[in-house]
Amino acid sequence: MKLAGIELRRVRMPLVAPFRTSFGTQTDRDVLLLRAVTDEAEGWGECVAMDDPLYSSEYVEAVADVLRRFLVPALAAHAPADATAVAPALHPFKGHRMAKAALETAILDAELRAAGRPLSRELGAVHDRVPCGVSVGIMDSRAKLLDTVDGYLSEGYVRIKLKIEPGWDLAPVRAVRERFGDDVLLQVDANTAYTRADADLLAALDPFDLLLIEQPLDEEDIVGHADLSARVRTPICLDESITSARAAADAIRLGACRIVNIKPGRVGGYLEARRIHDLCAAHGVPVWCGGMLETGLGRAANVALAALPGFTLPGDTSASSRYFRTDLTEPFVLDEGHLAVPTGPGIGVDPLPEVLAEITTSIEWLPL
Ligand SMILES: O=C(O)CCC(=O)N[C@@H](C(=O)O)c1ccccc1
Repeated sequence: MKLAGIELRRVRMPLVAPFRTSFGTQTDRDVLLLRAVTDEAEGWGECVAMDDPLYSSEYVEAVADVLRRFLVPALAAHAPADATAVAPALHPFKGHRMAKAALETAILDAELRAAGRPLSRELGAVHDRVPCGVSVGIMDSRAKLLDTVDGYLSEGYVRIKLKIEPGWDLAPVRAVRERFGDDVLLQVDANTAYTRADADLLAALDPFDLLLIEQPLDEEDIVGHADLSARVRTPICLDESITSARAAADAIRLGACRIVNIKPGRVGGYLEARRIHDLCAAHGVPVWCGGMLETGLGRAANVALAALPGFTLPGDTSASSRYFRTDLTEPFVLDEGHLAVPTGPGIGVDPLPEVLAEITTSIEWLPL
């Protein structure tokens, strides 16, 4: 397969409602899409970087810059024969995992479309549908929170994740438990908002029988998470800290986490995501697929990944309507709390041309 070039396409999609986390509130998504053009097929990669470096150090403008100046020229020099050669070609450049992930994914999608192979089969999926959780932002009131959770449970979501931060943690968790009972699968996500001094506060969540507490401490504080794991009964799950299979191995060995949230964009792509899945399975560590408010393109690939055997916890693979009134692809629709794994070649979905044209804000062609 010969790569002719990469199209960088920025699209802007409004969210159906503001989404508030411990690091800010989002009202729309400014997404960078990559389209890999080869002599045999084209492929799509969605970059999960946000507008600003608040979830991680990457942000959309920086991704476009590093692709334009370093990563795409490196591919021109190395002429990777297939997607497995992309990461080695990009290895000299430090970090920028979200940029690398989008590039590898676009090339992997093109390769698989040319071969007529679904991404799910390529990765080792064993399910044809996956159970779906939903992420609930920080709200202005407990009443609004309970109405929102009620709506999602009515839609069929099988697991609720509450965003928390200091001042919005015990009370919303208690309110959800009191209103919906102990059987609802419930977890919380702090996005690094707490410190080691908050151990007793986080331990106060133990009576609520949560599935996990996600990323309570700073992404670099692995030892802090290990100390916390010894004081808090609820399993600690890491997200921002797990940037690679090596990072996962170290965190598990140090006892910093008992569960891992795998996000392909955070770790450099779906091939590294599979390596993390395999490593966690070898250690008996459950994994689930995180989300970054992806359009249907990234959502399709995440659902394929979530169908691997080690993904034993519902992920943030919600329906398109959780975030978008109109998705970029045919919408993902919840069916009895599950999403069907795409069966077409590659990621198995395509942008709807009229939607893509409408939401595109810029196009840039990077020839090889
Ligand atoms: O369902 C989704 O796609 C979003 C799930 C979610 O809560 N993502 C969080 C996270 O920290 O995991 C996030 C939100 C906004 C930006 C980055 C990350």
